[in-house]
Amino acid sequence: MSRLVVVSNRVPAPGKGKAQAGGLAVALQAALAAKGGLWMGWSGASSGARDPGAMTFREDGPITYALTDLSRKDIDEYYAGFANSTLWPLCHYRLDITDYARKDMAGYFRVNRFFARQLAPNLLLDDLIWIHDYHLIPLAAELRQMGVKNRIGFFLHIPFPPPDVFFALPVHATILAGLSAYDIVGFQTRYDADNFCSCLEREGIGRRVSDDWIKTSSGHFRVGVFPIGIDTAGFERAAQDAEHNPAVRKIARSLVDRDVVIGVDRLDYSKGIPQRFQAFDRFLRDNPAHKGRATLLQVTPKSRSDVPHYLEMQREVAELAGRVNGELATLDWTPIRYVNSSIGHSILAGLYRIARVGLVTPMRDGMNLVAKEYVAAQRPVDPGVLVLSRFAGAAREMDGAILVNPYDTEAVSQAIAQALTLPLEARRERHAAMLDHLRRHDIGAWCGAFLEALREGGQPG
Ligand SMILES: O=P(O)(O)OC[C@H]1O[C@H](O[C@H]2O[C@H](CO)[C@@H](O)[C@H](O)[C@H]2O)[C@H](O)[C@@H](O)[C@@H]1O
Ligand SMILES: O=c1ccn([C@@H]2O[C@H](COP(=O)(O)OP(=O)(O)O)[C@@H](O)[C@H]2O)c(=O)[nH]1
Repeated sequence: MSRLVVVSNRVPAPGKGKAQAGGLAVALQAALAAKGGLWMGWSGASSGARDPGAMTFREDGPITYALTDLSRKDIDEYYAGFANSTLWPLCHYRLDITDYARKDMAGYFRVNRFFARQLAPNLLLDDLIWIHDYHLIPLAAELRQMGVKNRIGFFLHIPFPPPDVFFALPVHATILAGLSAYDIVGFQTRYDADNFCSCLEREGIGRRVSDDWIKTSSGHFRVGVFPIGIDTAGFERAAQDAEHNPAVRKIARSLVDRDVVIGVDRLDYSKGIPQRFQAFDRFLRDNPAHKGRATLLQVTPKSRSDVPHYLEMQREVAELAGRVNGELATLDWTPIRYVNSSIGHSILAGLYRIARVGLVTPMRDGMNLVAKEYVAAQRPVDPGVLVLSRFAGAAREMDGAILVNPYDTEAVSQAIAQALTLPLEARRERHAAMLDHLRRHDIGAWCGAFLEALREGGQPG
């Protein structure tokens, strides 16, 4: 059987368990733990002004980690710059804050070339190569130029916007050509795949010859929809175990008699945290019976603090939580408990379980694993209710959720009220359908479906 080689910008520190914020690392950790293989990526560390140097290898169970540092300049231009100040806002439909600098774009291509040079000598002839996310789009083209003939797949974890948004990127054609160098390109939803195909067609780079095949001037490649899942069984178990976890019990005691509404997100403007606080504020004002009873527990680890918009957000969100609490709190009740630290899954699962509502309201999100984790963590006999943004990829699958438009403060406020008063039978019915889906479409199924498509290839229809 061929070896699996996964490449992603973000790689969790080997041996540190699952206390990570960020769905990609959580999901790939679960996928690779089952299949084993080589996982290459950035160590998360800076080599300072020096060149990054050679990769270091570390074995941890079935996974071999191949990690590389990046120089300060690389991190600024490739990660904070082109990846997270250009591609991320662009793909989350935020043209108003999409910055573009040629220097960053050059840094992005330079780091991709560097990754290719590091990876190529470590490849075996029949390795299956699976590259992840917007940081590494040009990697296949770089590897091909170096003579690598292996099958190479790509999965985009974030949304792919429609042509009129994507074409605002000055180098959009180069990025599209980069994606066309893969054997298969996977997306979270059919909408994302369709947007990508429309971009190719409008730019004259490729023509869709069937639902999932694209013809370009140099051949064919495949496009597929592979909605990412979670380790459903693992999460169900973690949530059951958490009932006996002293740390979770202590938090539960501190919330006794409160109706907990939970939000869990990296501190990212795409997650709609200020809009959520406004909706919760509105809910409390419009539903005075819930004052003194409902508490929003918002777990929000800081993220990408090197990027100016993220720093600004840290202040904005903290101020907003302070304002709502200042205006509404009483001596024995705080409406919003806002926590900036990252919480490990064993405790997080317990927090989901004590929450009567999972409030997941991103303005735009590739998938949103938190929505799925919340559902998996519920007690089937007395489950909580998921309130979910229609703009999260997860909304295409979680049909037992109350779907909301996060731009509509009143609608979100009403959805919270509806969720908190939904009768038991309706809650059970909604939850059972979603849990069944999550069990059938877990992380193993996602990984298996993508790798089968990558391995098999197939023929253009
Ligand atoms: O690596 P960071 O810069 O710290 O950011 C964390 C990850 O954020 C994004 O996650 C996406 O992938 C999830 C799993 O498929 C998906 O559910 C979510 O909607 C996406 O936003 C990003 O795409 C990853 O590359 C980052 O590692
Ligand atoms: O304190 C935290 C906050 C988040 N997460 C995890 O980070 C991931 C977030 O993934 P999601 O797809 O929701 O969003 P992303 O951050 O990848 O955009 C989920 O697995 C969460 O359980 C975590 O482990 N601890």
